[in-house]
Amino acid sequence: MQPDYFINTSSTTEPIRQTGWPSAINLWETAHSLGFPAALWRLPNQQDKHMIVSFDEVLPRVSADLDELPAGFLISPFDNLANTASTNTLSQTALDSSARTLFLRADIQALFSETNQNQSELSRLDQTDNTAANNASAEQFWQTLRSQITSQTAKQSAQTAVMTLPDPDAQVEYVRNVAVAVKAMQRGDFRKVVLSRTKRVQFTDAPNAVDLFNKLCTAYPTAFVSAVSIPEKGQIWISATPERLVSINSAGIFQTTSLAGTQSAFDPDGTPKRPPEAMWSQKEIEEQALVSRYIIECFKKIRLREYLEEGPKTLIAGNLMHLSTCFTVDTHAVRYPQLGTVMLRLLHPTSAVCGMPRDVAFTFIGQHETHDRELYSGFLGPVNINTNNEGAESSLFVHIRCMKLEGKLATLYAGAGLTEDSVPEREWQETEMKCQTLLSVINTL
Ligand SMILES: C=C(O[C@@H]1C=C(C(=O)O)C=C[C@H]1O)C(=O)O
Repeated sequence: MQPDYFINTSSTTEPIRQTGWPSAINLWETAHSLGFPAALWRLPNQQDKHMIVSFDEVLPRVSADLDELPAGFLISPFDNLANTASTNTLSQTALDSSARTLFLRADIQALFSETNQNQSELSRLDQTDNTAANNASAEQFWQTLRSQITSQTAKQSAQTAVMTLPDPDAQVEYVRNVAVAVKAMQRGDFRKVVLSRTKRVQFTDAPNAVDLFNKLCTAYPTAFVSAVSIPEKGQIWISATPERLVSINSAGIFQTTSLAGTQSAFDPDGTPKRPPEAMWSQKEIEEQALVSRYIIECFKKIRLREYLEEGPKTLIAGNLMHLSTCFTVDTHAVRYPQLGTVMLRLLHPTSAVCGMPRDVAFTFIGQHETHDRELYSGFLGPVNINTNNEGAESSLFVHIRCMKLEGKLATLYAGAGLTEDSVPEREWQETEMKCQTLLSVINTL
């Protein structure tokens, strides 16, 4: 059966009808070959997959102002204090010279919906802006896309072998840093810090990002799964994160979650554990309570009392389980339309990825981690996207369970929340389990 297409019928998009409907790979490869940034994502518990392409070869750095930005996709580094500096006053313009959040404007927007055969098919393709400034890029895009479709040059998922690059000092170094952090917390310097590490993986052939994205969507239906191509950096970031940072739906409902505490979702014999029967230690309960307290402190700063708090509950995140508390606010009822932007600035980086007190933990991370976190433990997601004509929605997630892909080399990132009760070896094991979320799927490519 022919699906119900909503293809924009402007003169630029019309010729696509004659060549056939593009696949996600066609669109992705077209953007890639032209040096245009692109983002592909699937929201938790949804089937629809979304893609946008931006014509900005160098992405604008913006302050994450959900009330000012047009439709697009935000991706922020961990180190983004510009995002948090001005907490109560919203800047008049989203563009800010000190800002570090990258913004992919949705110049081309595509929606892929699930068919009866469990496949995703294009059901909508729009060029969002027909202004003269965009027309040259748009024409270039549609032309390249047409030849992509007709010549079938889209790379099919080539078989690729994977090898973890040995890093003999990584474990010793991480364990040593954890021990230093534990001592500092026992002295009372701070209460919690999240220390992270990397793991590098070499492919024999550059993996197909769309293929990996699709596999992650299947493996982790409750995660926010994304692939973001940033040509100016020569990077593609791929993730399957369980952690919602800020979302505002079309009815004005704001949500954020506190997520912490980690254990395997399987018994040692491989049987899946039942979430309600999960046992949590005092250390993990406290660690997660600190994240919840941090969120409540942010509400207090803006004198907001009318929030609904649900949890903590055990949440399954692929191969892992976490403790999670969900906070909900009806922004219409409290007459606070900018709550999403204000909370985003107050929350990032939460103590799920940084620590408590935040600034002391941030400094400790800078002094002890030997890698640059870059976009790991920042935040990312669609902003002001109107999919079904129901109104614009924004959904930002904490950028964890992620990797940076540079050609044939992938760098995976994982961190663990530490308190004064942490056992260094166990924290290392936790980061190994977190790397498995992506590795187990990478190994099926
Ligand atoms: C920092 C990460 O995860 C965070 C830390 C957790 C923990 O310390 O238990 C659990 C979930 C996340 O909030 C990561 O996956 O890299």
